[in-house]
Amino acid sequence: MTDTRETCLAIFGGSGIYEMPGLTIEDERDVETPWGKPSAPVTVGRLNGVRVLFLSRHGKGHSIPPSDLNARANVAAAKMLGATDMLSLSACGSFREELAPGHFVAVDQFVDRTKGRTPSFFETGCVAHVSIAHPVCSRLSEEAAQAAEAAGAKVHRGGTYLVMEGPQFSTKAESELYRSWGMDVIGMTAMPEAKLAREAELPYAILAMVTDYDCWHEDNGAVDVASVLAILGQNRDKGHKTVGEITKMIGTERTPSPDGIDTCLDYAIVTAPEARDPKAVEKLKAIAGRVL
Ligand SMILES: CSC[C@H]1O[C@H](OP(=O)(O)O)[C@H](O)[C@@H]1O
Ligand SMILES: Nc1ncnc2[nH]cnc12
Repeated sequence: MTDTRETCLAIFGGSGIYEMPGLTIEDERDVETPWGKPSAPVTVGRLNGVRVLFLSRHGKGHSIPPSDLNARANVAAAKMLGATDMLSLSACGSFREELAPGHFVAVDQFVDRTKGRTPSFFETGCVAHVSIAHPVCSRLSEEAAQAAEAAGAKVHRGGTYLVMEGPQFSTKAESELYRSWGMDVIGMTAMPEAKLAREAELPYAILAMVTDYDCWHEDNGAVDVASVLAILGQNRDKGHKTVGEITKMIGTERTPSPDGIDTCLDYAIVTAPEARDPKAVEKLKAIAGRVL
């Protein structure tokens, strides 16, 4: 028996990606999750026949800074609305000459340097440890890379995204340090989002759209918001087209991620059933109902 269900692709639009043109909108859902409200109402619709959920990560008018994003509510809202997969479109700085502004990077690793964000749905009363050794879904990431190419973008496959706390950009010393560590790109939002997507058994991929060389590059000044938004303005269309292309590619009939992400909670919860706090379990049903 083949295990198929209908595809439902959640798109988290970051800086500069505040809407999804071409989407046949069916609903705007004001979702209340056990962790509060997501950044904005979620747009529910179809693109090329595929069910798509769109969330503007920073909310209406880009009013929520990275440190205040309620990533748990954002990911939970997607899960509660039936997402099967999740793709982030994010702006990022580059640590390599060849990852030039305007290029897209299909990131496959992260170094999490955020501070004070809540990184898990699981907490006292129901503890779980999922693996994030391979934090992105290999299939979705490759599909996203191919879709971005079809949309006309120059795409680099693989790369490590350093997630900083922000909201200030890095000092030159930090930028040099991250380069010496072999980091490829930098941003402020992919964590804990990617960790939470894994806990919700949602295959996650991210296309990081390079907007700047942070502040290490001799021939370029230090990054500022104006330059980020200018590059995003030139590449926004490619981001939008990428989503159209990926919906054509993935189609409506979905099989589970080849990486086992759809069932990663099978052996992750360590709290004995009799020791679980019923209140914690009740909340967790929103994202882990399959195993609770
Ligand atoms: C507006 S520049 C800094 C801002 O842009 C990126 O956001 P997102 O990942 O949502 O596109 C970066 O992480 C910062 O939050
Ligand atoms: N250089 C940079 N650092 C952090 N976040 C970014 N988003 C876009 N460019 C960035």
